[in-house]
Amino acid sequence: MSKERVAVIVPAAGRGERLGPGAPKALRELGGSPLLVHAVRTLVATPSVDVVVVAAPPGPGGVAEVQRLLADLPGDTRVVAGGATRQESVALALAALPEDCAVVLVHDAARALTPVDLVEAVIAAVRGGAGAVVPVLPVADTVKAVEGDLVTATVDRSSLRAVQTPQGFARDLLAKAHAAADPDAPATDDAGLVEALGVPVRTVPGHAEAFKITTPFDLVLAEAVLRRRR
Ligand SMILES: Nc1ccn([C@@H]2O[C@H](COP(=O)(O)OP(=O)(O)OP(=O)(O)O)[C@@H](O)[C@H]2O)c(=O)n1
Ligand SMILES: C[C@](O)(CO)[C@H](O)COP(=O)(O)O
Repeated sequence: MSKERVAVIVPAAGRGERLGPGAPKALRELGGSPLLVHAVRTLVATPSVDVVVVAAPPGPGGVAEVQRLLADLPGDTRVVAGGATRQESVALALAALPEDCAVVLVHDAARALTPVDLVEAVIAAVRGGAGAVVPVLPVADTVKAVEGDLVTATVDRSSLRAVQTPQGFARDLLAKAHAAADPDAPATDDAGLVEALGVPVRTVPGHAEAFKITTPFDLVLAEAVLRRRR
């Protein structure tokens, strides 16, 4: 593949239960802007990205609120209503992509501080011929299997990787993977759906700052990363 147009889907419809009570996570503030705005700002500043499609929190006002938040950003940004699971949110955005985008990335709004270089690296790997690409990091801790409060085994972590987003795909492959997916047993990531088809998924090195803001501590960490950047 060489210069196909690139769309990025940003699922942003999650509630953020692990972050605690409040607005949907993508709309919570980090350094004065919602997490989603940080994430989309990076995407529209990525030279190889042509279109961004956000899956907004479902329910009254979700789409309009996200459209308002993104109105001042440059580039082609579009908004659809998200679904009950991440997989459903991605599928709804996939159905709304412009016809002419042959490369599709799927990126979490919750990975608000992901650097442009990582987005470009994923796009380059897909354009270079990989059907599916995930950024990965080695697992830093020793990993144990447990039953209740008892350790049953120490897992060999040499072949384990923690997986980030954006994940990149040839559009036809991602569409096929979603068409084959079971909505009642949703996958936690899109590459998982491609794996289920038996198609290889390639890895590229991830980035520490592409971490997912999941818990209140992650938000503290994100504030620190942002302060250092500014
Ligand atoms: N129904 C859903 C659930 C999740 N997401 C999005 O998927 C990304 C990764 O999900 P996660 O970080 O787990 O977010 P939440 O589901 O919001 O978190 P929690 O499980 O703590 O509620 C987030 O950007 C989230 O908004 C989505 O678009 N639609
Ligand atoms: C897509 C993802 O961010 C890759 O690490 C992750 O799988 C989302 O999972 P979660 O269970 O919704 O946090």
